[in-house]
Amino acid sequence: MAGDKVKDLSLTFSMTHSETDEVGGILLPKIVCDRWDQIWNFKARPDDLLIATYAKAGTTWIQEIVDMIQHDGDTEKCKRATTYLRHPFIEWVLPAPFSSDTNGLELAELMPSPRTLKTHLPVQLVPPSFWEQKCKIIYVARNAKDNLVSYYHFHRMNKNMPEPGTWEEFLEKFMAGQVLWGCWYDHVKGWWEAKENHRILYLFYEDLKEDPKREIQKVLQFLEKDLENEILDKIIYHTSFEIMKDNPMANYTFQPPAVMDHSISPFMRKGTVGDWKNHFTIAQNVKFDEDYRKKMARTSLTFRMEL
Ligand SMILES: Nc1ncnc2c1ncn2[C@@H]1O[C@H](COP(=O)(O)O)[C@@H](OP(=O)(O)O)[C@H]1O
Ligand SMILES: O=[N+]([O-])c1ccc(OS(=O)(=O)O)cc1
Repeated sequence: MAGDKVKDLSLTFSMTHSETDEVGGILLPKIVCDRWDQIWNFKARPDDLLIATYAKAGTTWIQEIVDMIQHDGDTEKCKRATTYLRHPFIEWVLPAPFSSDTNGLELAELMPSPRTLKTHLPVQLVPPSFWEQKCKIIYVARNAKDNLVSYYHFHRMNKNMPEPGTWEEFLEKFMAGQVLWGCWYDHVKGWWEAKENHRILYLFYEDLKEDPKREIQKVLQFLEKDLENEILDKIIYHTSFEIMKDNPMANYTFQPPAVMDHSISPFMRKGTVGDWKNHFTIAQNVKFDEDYRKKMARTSLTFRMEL
Protein backbone atom coordinates (compact mmCIF):
# COMPACT_ATOMS: atom_id res chain seq x y z
CA MET A 1 0.00 0.00 0.00
CA ALA A 2 1.22 3.51 -0.84
CA GLY A 3 1.23 4.70 2.78
CA ASP A 4 3.41 1.83 3.94
CA LYS A 5 5.93 2.59 1.23
CA VAL A 6 6.26 6.16 2.45
CA LYS A 7 6.62 4.95 6.04
CA ASP A 8 9.06 2.14 5.25
CA LEU A 9 11.55 4.40 3.54
CA SER A 10 14.93 4.55 5.17
CA LEU A 11 15.11 7.47 7.56
CA THR A 12 18.75 7.97 6.81
CA PHE A 13 18.94 8.84 3.08
CA SER A 14 20.05 12.37 2.40
CA MET A 15 18.34 14.91 0.15
CA THR A 16 19.36 18.19 -1.37
CA HIS A 17 16.95 21.11 -1.82
CA SER A 18 14.75 20.78 -4.92
CA GLU A 19 15.45 22.23 -8.38
CA THR A 20 12.83 24.47 -9.95
CA ASP A 21 11.45 25.20 -13.40
CA GLU A 22 8.43 27.10 -14.73
CA VAL A 23 5.00 26.38 -16.20
CA GLY A 24 3.24 29.41 -17.68
CA GLY A 25 5.63 31.69 -15.81
CA ILE A 26 4.91 30.01 -12.44
CA LEU A 27 7.83 28.55 -10.51
CA LEU A 28 7.28 24.89 -9.59
CA PRO A 29 9.54 22.00 -8.57
CA LYS A 30 11.29 20.72 -11.71
CA ILE A 31 9.89 17.22 -11.18
CA VAL A 32 6.39 18.71 -11.23
CA CYS A 33 7.11 20.62 -14.48
CA ASP A 34 8.44 17.42 -16.04
CA ARG A 35 5.04 15.78 -15.49
CA TRP A 36 2.97 18.84 -16.32
CA ASP A 37 1.06 17.27 -19.25
CA GLN A 38 -0.27 14.55 -16.99
CA ILE A 39 -1.21 17.03 -14.26
CA TRP A 40 -2.97 19.35 -16.74
CA ASN A 41 -4.94 16.39 -18.13
CA PHE A 42 -6.04 15.19 -14.68
CA LYS A 43 -9.63 13.89 -14.79
CA ALA A 44 -11.67 15.50 -12.05
CA ARG A 45 -14.96 13.82 -11.14
CA PRO A 46 -18.16 15.86 -10.52
CA ASP A 47 -18.26 14.95 -6.81
CA ASP A 48 -14.61 15.88 -6.15
CA LEU A 49 -14.04 18.58 -3.57
CA LEU A 50 -10.90 20.61 -4.19
CA ILE A 51 -9.09 22.43 -1.38
CA ALA A 52 -7.00 25.19 -2.93
CA THR A 53 -4.58 27.51 -1.13
CA TYR A 54 -1.36 29.38 -1.54
CA ALA A 55 1.19 27.26 0.35
CA LYS A 56 1.20 27.94 4.12
CA ALA A 57 -2.18 29.67 4.17
CA GLY A 58 -3.80 27.06 6.43
CA THR A 59 -4.21 24.12 4.03
CA THR A 60 -3.71 21.39 6.61
CA TRP A 61 -6.10 23.11 9.00
CA ILE A 62 -8.97 23.30 6.50
CA GLN A 63 -8.18 19.72 5.37
CA GLU A 64 -8.72 18.50 8.95
CA ILE A 65 -11.90 20.56 9.31
CA VAL A 66 -13.32 19.18 6.06
CA ASP A 67 -12.38 15.60 6.95
CA MET A 68 -14.04 15.94 10.37
CA ILE A 69 -17.20 17.32 8.74
CA GLN A 70 -17.25 14.54 6.16
CA HIS A 71 -16.87 11.95 8.95
CA ASP A 72 -19.47 13.50 11.27
CA GLY A 73 -16.85 14.38 13.88
CA ASP A 74 -15.43 10.85 14.18
CA THR A 75 -11.83 11.50 15.25
CA GLU A 76 -10.78 7.86 14.85
CA LYS A 77 -11.88 7.84 11.19
CA CYS A 78 -9.92 11.05 10.67
CA LYS A 79 -6.83 9.27 12.00
CA ARG A 80 -7.16 6.53 9.36
CA ALA A 81 -4.17 7.93 7.44
CA THR A 82 -1.92 10.95 7.16
CA THR A 83 -3.09 14.25 5.67
CA TYR A 84 -0.96 13.49 2.62
CA LEU A 85 -2.76 10.19 1.93
CA ARG A 86 -6.29 11.30 2.89
CA HIS A 87 -6.32 14.20 0.44
CA PRO A 88 -4.12 13.67 -2.62
CA PHE A 89 -2.03 16.74 -3.50
CA ILE A 90 -2.72 16.63 -7.23
CA GLU A 91 0.38 18.35 -8.59
CA TRP A 92 2.81 16.85 -6.10
CA VAL A 93 5.59 14.61 -7.40
CA LEU A 94 7.99 13.12 -4.89
CA PRO A 95 11.71 12.83 -5.64
CA ALA A 96 13.59 9.52 -5.66
CA PRO A 97 13.67 7.21 -3.73
CA PHE A 98 9.91 7.62 -3.14
CA SER A 99 7.81 5.27 -5.20
CA SER A 100 5.78 6.78 -8.04
CA ASP A 101 2.45 5.56 -6.62
CA THR A 102 2.86 8.00 -3.75
CA ASN A 103 2.66 10.95 -6.16
CA GLY A 104 -0.48 13.08 -5.90
CA LEU A 105 -1.88 12.08 -9.29
CA GLU A 106 -1.53 8.37 -8.69
CA LEU A 107 -2.99 8.59 -5.19
CA ALA A 108 -5.96 10.54 -6.59
CA GLU A 109 -6.56 8.13 -9.45
CA LEU A 110 -6.58 5.15 -7.09
CA MET A 111 -8.96 6.82 -4.65
CA PRO A 112 -12.67 5.92 -4.78
CA SER A 113 -15.23 8.74 -4.95
CA PRO A 114 -16.11 11.01 -3.32
CA ARG A 115 -12.59 12.43 -3.17
CA THR A 116 -11.22 15.51 -1.43
CA LEU A 117 -8.13 16.77 -3.23
CA LYS A 118 -5.56 19.45 -2.51
CA THR A 119 -3.74 21.93 -4.73
CA HIS A 120 -1.59 25.05 -4.41
CA LEU A 121 -1.91 25.90 -8.09
CA PRO A 122 -2.87 29.43 -9.14
CA VAL A 123 -6.31 29.49 -10.70
CA GLN A 124 -5.05 29.58 -14.31
CA LEU A 125 -3.09 26.34 -13.85
CA VAL A 126 -5.91 24.29 -12.33
CA PRO A 127 -6.62 21.32 -14.63
CA PRO A 128 -9.61 22.30 -16.83
CA SER A 129 -11.62 19.21 -15.85
CA PHE A 130 -12.32 20.81 -12.43
CA TRP A 131 -14.16 23.65 -14.19
CA GLU A 132 -15.82 21.32 -16.72
CA GLN A 133 -17.10 19.06 -13.93
CA LYS A 134 -18.21 22.09 -11.87
CA CYS A 135 -16.45 20.74 -8.77
CA LYS A 136 -16.87 22.50 -5.45
CA ILE A 137 -13.73 24.29 -4.32
CA ILE A 138 -12.75 25.68 -0.91
CA TYR A 139 -10.03 28.34 -1.05
CA VAL A 140 -8.27 29.62 2.08
CA ALA A 141 -6.24 32.83 1.95
CA ARG A 142 -3.92 34.23 4.63
CA ASN A 143 -2.51 37.73 4.97
CA ALA A 144 0.67 38.19 2.95
CA LYS A 145 3.03 38.93 5.84
CA ASP A 146 2.14 35.91 7.98
CA ASN A 147 1.95 33.73 4.87
CA LEU A 148 5.46 34.83 3.89
CA VAL A 149 6.90 34.22 7.37
CA SER A 150 5.39 30.74 7.50
CA TYR A 151 6.67 30.01 3.98
CA TYR A 152 10.18 31.12 4.90
CA HIS A 153 10.36 28.74 7.86
CA PHE A 154 8.83 25.97 5.77
CA HIS A 155 11.64 26.36 3.21
CA ARG A 156 14.18 26.05 6.00
CA MET A 157 12.77 22.75 7.26
CA ASN A 158 11.60 21.09 4.02
CA LYS A 159 14.09 19.75 1.46
CA ASN A 160 11.33 19.60 -1.17
CA MET A 161 11.52 23.38 -1.25
CA PRO A 162 14.39 25.35 -2.84
CA GLU A 163 17.04 26.96 -0.59
CA PRO A 164 15.34 30.03 0.93
CA GLY A 165 18.51 32.09 1.43
CA THR A 166 18.41 34.63 4.24
CA TRP A 167 15.15 36.13 5.55
CA GLU A 168 15.95 39.33 3.62
CA GLU A 169 16.58 37.38 0.41
CA PHE A 170 13.41 35.34 0.79
CA LEU A 171 11.36 38.47 1.43
CA GLU A 172 12.61 39.91 -1.88
CA LYS A 173 11.84 36.67 -3.73
CA PHE A 174 8.31 36.61 -2.28
CA MET A 175 7.65 40.20 -3.34
CA ALA A 176 8.94 39.41 -6.83
CA GLY A 177 6.81 36.25 -7.08
CA GLN A 178 9.96 34.18 -7.51
CA VAL A 179 8.83 31.41 -5.15
CA LEU A 180 7.13 28.06 -5.67
CA TRP A 181 3.53 28.35 -6.91
CA GLY A 182 4.24 31.88 -8.00
CA CYS A 183 3.18 35.30 -6.91
CA TRP A 184 1.06 35.41 -3.72
CA TYR A 185 -0.64 38.64 -4.90
CA ASP A 186 -1.79 37.11 -8.20
CA HIS A 187 -2.79 33.85 -6.49
CA VAL A 188 -5.20 35.39 -3.96
CA LYS A 189 -6.60 37.87 -6.52
CA GLY A 190 -7.01 35.21 -9.21
CA TRP A 191 -9.04 32.93 -6.97
CA TRP A 192 -11.02 35.91 -5.62
CA GLU A 193 -12.14 36.73 -9.17
CA ALA A 194 -12.80 33.08 -10.04
CA LYS A 195 -15.42 32.79 -7.31
CA GLU A 196 -17.72 35.04 -9.36
CA ASN A 197 -18.17 32.25 -11.91
CA HIS A 198 -17.56 29.02 -10.01
CA ARG A 199 -18.65 27.17 -6.88
CA ILE A 200 -15.85 28.48 -4.66
CA LEU A 201 -16.05 29.11 -0.92
CA TYR A 202 -13.37 31.74 -0.20
CA LEU A 203 -12.23 31.72 3.43
CA PHE A 204 -9.60 33.62 5.41
CA TYR A 205 -7.13 32.18 7.92
CA GLU A 206 -7.68 35.21 10.16
CA ASP A 207 -11.46 34.63 10.23
CA LEU A 208 -10.94 30.97 11.12
CA LYS A 209 -8.68 32.01 13.95
CA GLU A 210 -11.08 34.69 15.18
CA ASP A 211 -14.23 32.59 15.15
CA PRO A 212 -13.77 28.95 14.10
CA LYS A 213 -17.43 28.13 14.81
CA ARG A 214 -18.73 30.78 12.42
CA GLU A 215 -16.31 29.73 9.68
CA ILE A 216 -16.91 25.99 10.11
CA GLN A 217 -20.63 26.72 9.76
CA LYS A 218 -19.88 28.31 6.38
CA VAL A 219 -18.10 25.11 5.34
CA LEU A 220 -21.03 23.00 6.56
CA GLN A 221 -23.44 25.05 4.51
CA PHE A 222 -21.22 24.88 1.43
CA LEU A 223 -20.96 21.09 1.77
CA GLU A 224 -24.72 20.87 2.41
CA LYS A 225 -24.18 19.15 5.76
CA ASP A 226 -25.99 19.63 9.02
CA LEU A 227 -24.33 18.60 12.29
CA GLU A 228 -25.42 18.78 15.93
CA ASN A 229 -23.92 21.57 17.99
CA GLU A 230 -22.07 19.01 20.12
CA ILE A 231 -20.30 17.62 17.05
CA LEU A 232 -19.45 21.11 15.89
CA ASP A 233 -17.75 21.76 19.24
CA LYS A 234 -15.84 18.49 18.87
CA ILE A 235 -14.63 19.58 15.42
CA ILE A 236 -13.47 22.94 16.78
CA TYR A 237 -11.51 21.18 19.53
CA HIS A 238 -9.95 18.49 17.30
CA THR A 239 -8.88 21.07 14.71
CA SER A 240 -7.42 23.57 17.18
CA PHE A 241 -3.71 24.31 16.75
CA GLU A 242 -2.75 22.69 20.06
CA ILE A 243 -4.49 19.41 19.24
CA MET A 244 -3.37 19.27 15.61
CA LYS A 245 0.22 19.96 16.68
CA ASP A 246 0.15 16.68 18.62
CA ASN A 247 -1.75 14.68 16.01
CA PRO A 248 0.78 12.54 14.13
CA MET A 249 -1.73 12.10 11.27
CA ALA A 250 -1.88 15.87 10.72
CA ASN A 251 1.41 17.39 11.90
CA TYR A 252 3.66 16.07 9.10
CA THR A 253 5.98 14.24 11.51
CA PHE A 254 5.18 11.28 9.25
CA GLN A 255 7.58 12.67 6.65
CA PRO A 256 11.12 11.21 6.84
CA PRO A 257 13.42 13.62 8.72
CA ALA A 258 15.60 13.81 5.61
CA VAL A 259 12.67 15.61 3.92
CA MET A 260 11.13 17.64 6.76
CA ASP A 261 13.33 18.48 9.72
CA HIS A 262 11.00 19.62 12.49
CA SER A 263 13.98 20.38 14.73
CA ILE A 264 14.82 23.29 12.39
CA SER A 265 11.23 24.56 12.45
CA PRO A 266 8.14 22.43 13.21
CA PHE A 267 5.45 22.16 10.53
CA MET A 268 2.94 23.21 13.22
CA ARG A 269 5.04 26.24 14.06
CA LYS A 270 3.00 28.99 15.78
CA GLY A 271 -0.47 29.03 14.26
CA THR A 272 -1.09 32.70 15.02
CA VAL A 273 -2.00 35.97 13.31
CA GLY A 274 0.64 38.71 13.50
CA ASP A 275 3.85 36.71 13.93
CA TRP A 276 5.23 38.82 11.03
CA LYS A 277 5.90 41.55 13.60
CA ASN A 278 8.66 39.34 15.02
CA HIS A 279 10.36 39.12 11.61
CA PHE A 280 10.03 42.38 9.64
CA THR A 281 12.37 45.26 10.38
CA ILE A 282 10.75 48.72 10.24
CA ALA A 283 12.44 49.40 6.90
CA GLN A 284 11.32 46.06 5.45
CA ASN A 285 7.77 46.76 6.60
CA VAL A 286 7.67 50.18 4.95
CA LYS A 287 9.00 48.79 1.67
CA PHE A 288 6.63 45.82 1.77
CA ASP A 289 3.59 48.02 2.46
CA GLU A 290 4.42 50.37 -0.39
CA ASP A 291 4.82 47.51 -2.84
CA TYR A 292 1.69 45.80 -1.44
CA ARG A 293 -0.46 48.88 -2.03
CA LYS A 294 0.53 48.91 -5.71
CA LYS A 295 -0.02 45.19 -6.25
CA MET A 296 -3.36 45.13 -4.42
CA ALA A 297 -4.65 48.49 -5.72
CA ARG A 298 -7.31 47.24 -8.12
CA THR A 299 -9.07 44.58 -6.07
CA SER A 300 -11.90 44.51 -3.55
CA LEU A 301 -9.98 41.82 -1.65
CA THR A 302 -8.71 42.93 1.75
CA PHE A 303 -6.79 41.18 4.53
CA ARG A 304 -6.33 41.64 8.24
CA MET A 305 -2.68 41.59 9.33
CA GLU A 306 -3.63 41.41 13.00
CA LEU A 307 -6.66 40.52 15.08
N1 LIG B 1 -5.24 24.17 13.58
C1 LIG B 1 -4.52 25.20 13.21
N2 LIG B 1 -4.78 26.44 13.70
C2 LIG B 1 -4.03 27.50 13.33
N3 LIG B 1 -2.97 27.43 12.48
C3 LIG B 1 -2.68 26.22 11.98
C4 LIG B 1 -3.42 25.06 12.30
N4 LIG B 1 -2.89 24.01 11.65
C5 LIG B 1 -1.85 24.49 10.95
N5 LIG B 1 -1.71 25.81 11.15
C6 LIG B 1 -0.69 26.72 10.62
O1 LIG B 1 -0.84 26.83 9.22
C7 LIG B 1 0.46 27.00 8.62
C8 LIG B 1 0.71 25.86 7.66
O2 LIG B 1 -0.13 26.03 6.56
P1 LIG B 1 -0.26 24.89 5.44
O3 LIG B 1 -1.05 23.78 6.05
O4 LIG B 1 -0.95 25.60 4.34
O5 LIG B 1 1.10 24.45 5.11
C9 LIG B 1 1.46 27.02 9.76
O6 LIG B 1 1.55 28.38 10.15
P2 LIG B 1 2.76 29.02 10.95
O7 LIG B 1 4.01 28.62 10.24
O8 LIG B 1 2.52 30.49 10.92
O9 LIG B 1 2.67 28.46 12.33
C10 LIG B 1 0.73 26.18 10.80
O10 LIG B 1 1.19 26.34 12.11
O1 LIG C 1 6.59 17.79 0.79
N1 LIG C 1 5.43 17.78 1.16
O2 LIG C 1 4.85 16.76 1.56
C1 LIG C 1 4.73 18.98 1.16
C2 LIG C 1 5.09 20.00 0.32
C3 LIG C 1 4.39 21.17 0.33
C4 LIG C 1 3.37 21.32 1.20
O3 LIG C 1 2.75 22.50 1.19
S1 LIG C 1 1.77 22.94 2.32
O4 LIG C 1 1.58 24.37 2.17
O5 LIG C 1 0.54 22.23 2.11
O6 LIG C 1 2.34 22.67 3.62
C5 LIG C 1 2.99 20.30 2.05
C6 LIG C 1 3.69 19.11 2.02
